[in-house]
Amino acid sequence: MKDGRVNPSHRLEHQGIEGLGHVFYNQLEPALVEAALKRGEGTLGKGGSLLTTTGRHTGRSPKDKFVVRTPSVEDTIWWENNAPMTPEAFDRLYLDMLAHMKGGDYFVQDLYAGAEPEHRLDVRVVTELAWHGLFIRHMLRRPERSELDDFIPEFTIINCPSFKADPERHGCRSETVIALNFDKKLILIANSAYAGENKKSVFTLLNYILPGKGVMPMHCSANHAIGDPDAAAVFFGLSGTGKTTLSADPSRTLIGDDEHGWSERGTFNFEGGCYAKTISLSRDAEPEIYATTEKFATVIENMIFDPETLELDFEDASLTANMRCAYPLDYISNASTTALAGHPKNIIMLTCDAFGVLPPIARLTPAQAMYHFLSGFTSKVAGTERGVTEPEPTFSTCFGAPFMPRRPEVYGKLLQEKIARHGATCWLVNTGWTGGAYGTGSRMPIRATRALLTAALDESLNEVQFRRDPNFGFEVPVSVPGVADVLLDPRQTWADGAAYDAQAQRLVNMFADNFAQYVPHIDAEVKAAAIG
Ligand SMILES: Nc1ncnc2c1ncn2[C@@H]1O[C@H](COP(=O)(O)OP(=O)(O)O)[C@@H](O)[C@H]1O
Ligand SMILES: C=C(OP(=O)(O)O)C(=O)O
Ligand SMILES: [Mn+2]
Repeated sequence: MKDGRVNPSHRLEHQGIEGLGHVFYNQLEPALVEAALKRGEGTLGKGGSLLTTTGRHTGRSPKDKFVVRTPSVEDTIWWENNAPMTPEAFDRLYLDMLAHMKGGDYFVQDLYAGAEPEHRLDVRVVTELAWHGLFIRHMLRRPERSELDDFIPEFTIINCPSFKADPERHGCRSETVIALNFDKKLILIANSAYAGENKKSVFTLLNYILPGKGVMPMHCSANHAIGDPDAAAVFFGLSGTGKTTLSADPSRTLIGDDEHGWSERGTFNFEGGCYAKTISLSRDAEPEIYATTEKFATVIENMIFDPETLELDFEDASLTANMRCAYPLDYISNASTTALAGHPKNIIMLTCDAFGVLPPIARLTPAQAMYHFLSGFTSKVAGTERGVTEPEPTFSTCFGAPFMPRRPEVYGKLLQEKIARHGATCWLVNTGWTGGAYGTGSRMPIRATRALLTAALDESLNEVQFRRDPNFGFEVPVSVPGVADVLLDPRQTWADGAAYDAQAQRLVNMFADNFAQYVPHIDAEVKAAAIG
C-alpha cells in the first residue's frame, strides 16, 4: 500500500491532526530515499547514501528549547535549566503549526526508544522532510512490521522546519522552537532542519520518565567485551568528547554511541543507530564508521562532495564542522544485535580539556566520580551548538545539561547507588589537549586514548603504579605499556612547568566555583572529594 503500514484507527486524524496532504506511514528505507530524492531534499551518494543539507541550522539550538509549565510537572522540572513555556503559548504554537501544515505531505515513523522492552517508549515522529523520517528510522528502534498494527504512540513529535515561530505569539525566543509538553505528550520542532534535534528530543523525554522507574538515563556510549555482555563499559561525555569514536572499538562489541539506560537488569541502548561526526574521519583510523558513508540509505548531513564523482570531502567544513552521518547499528560489523548488556563494570567519563591540564586517564573513587558527574566539565568544540566556533570551557552537569529535565541530584543519586551496588570502576579520560592549551598544544592522539582505554577495560591498568594528582586528588598511572610515559603527566608535556601550574590552578578554581551550587545537595563523602 502506498501509504505504508499503519492501523487505520491510529492514523493522525485520530490524534486531531487533520487536513494534511498525503501522509506516508512507516515507509521503509528505499521508499524514503526515493521520496527524499523526488522532493529535491538531497542527492543519491556513493553506495546509495543520501546526501542532505540543513540550511542555516547545522547544530542544535539549546536556547530555543522549552518545557511547557503545567501543574503536573511544576515540582519535578529543573526550571533553572529548562526554559518554561505557558500552556496557552504552546496551544497557539500547535494550532498555528497545524494550520501551516495543511495540505502538505508528511512522513510518519512509529518507533521504539529503548531496547529493554519493560522500559521502552513508543514514539511517533511526524516529519515534513522525508529524510528526517529516514534519519529517525535509523536512529530509533524499529518495530516488526506486524507490531505496527498495534502500535499506539505514547509521545508524538512533529518536526516542521518550514514553520517559523513568532516569539510574541508563541512565547519563545526566535523563529526556531523545540517545545516539550509532558501533559499533551507532544513535542513540536520548528524552523530547524538539523536532524539531531529529533533524537535529542526523545532522549530528553526518557531522561524525564526513566528516573521514576529506577532507571538511570545516561548521555553515554557503550560497548562490551566480545562474547561477554557482562563486561560492559559506558562512556559519558558531552558532544565532541569521543563517545561515538571510542565506543566503535574494533576489539569490542558496540552497544550504542549516545544514549543508554542502566536498569535493574543492566545496560540498554535507547537507540538503534549512530550519528557520527564525519569531519576528518579517516579510513585508516576509523574504518568501520568510514565504511558507513558508502552504504545504502546512510544519511549524510552537511558534507561537501564532488557533484560528478560523489566523492565526499571530509576536510571541507564550509557548511559546518558538525557534519554527520546517521546509520543503523548493524552497519557496524561488531555491533550488538540486542543492544543489551550487563551492569557496567567500567564507567568512563570523557572530557575534552582545551586547557591541556587534565591527564589522559585518571582512576576515580566513587565519590570523585560523583563530583565529576555533577561537574560535567569539558570544552565545547565547534559545531554541535550554534555560535560555538572554538573550544569553550564549560560545565554541563550530568555530561548533558541541555537534555536533563530533572534536577542534577536526581541523576547523581541514581548513579551513585548503582555504582555502589554493582562495584563499577570509574575513570576520567581527557581526549582534549596535551603539550599545552588549545592554540599551543595538540589534541590527544586517538591511539593513545584507545591504548589507555584498552588497558582500563581489560583490567591490566589496575596492575600498574599510580601517583596521586596534586591538583585534583585522583590517581594517575605512571607508566602504561604502549603509551609514552611523558603523555601520562600533562605537566611534563608543557614547555613551561610553571605555566602549567598556573593553568591547573585556574581550572581548579573554575571547578570549585561551579561546584558550589551542588554542595547543599550532596553527602559528606562527595563533599570530601570536592577540590579547590
Ligand atoms: N583522543 C581522541 N579521542 C576521541 N576523539 C578524538 C580524539 N582526538 C580527536 N578526536 C576527534 O574528536 C571527535 C570526537 O567526536 P565524537 O566521537 O563524535 O564525540 P561525541 O560522540 O562524544 O559527540 C572526533 O571527530 C574524533 O575524530
Ligand atoms: C547529536 C548530538 O550528540 P553528540 O554530539 O554527542 O554526538 C548533538 O549534541 O546534537
Ligand atoms: Mn556522538
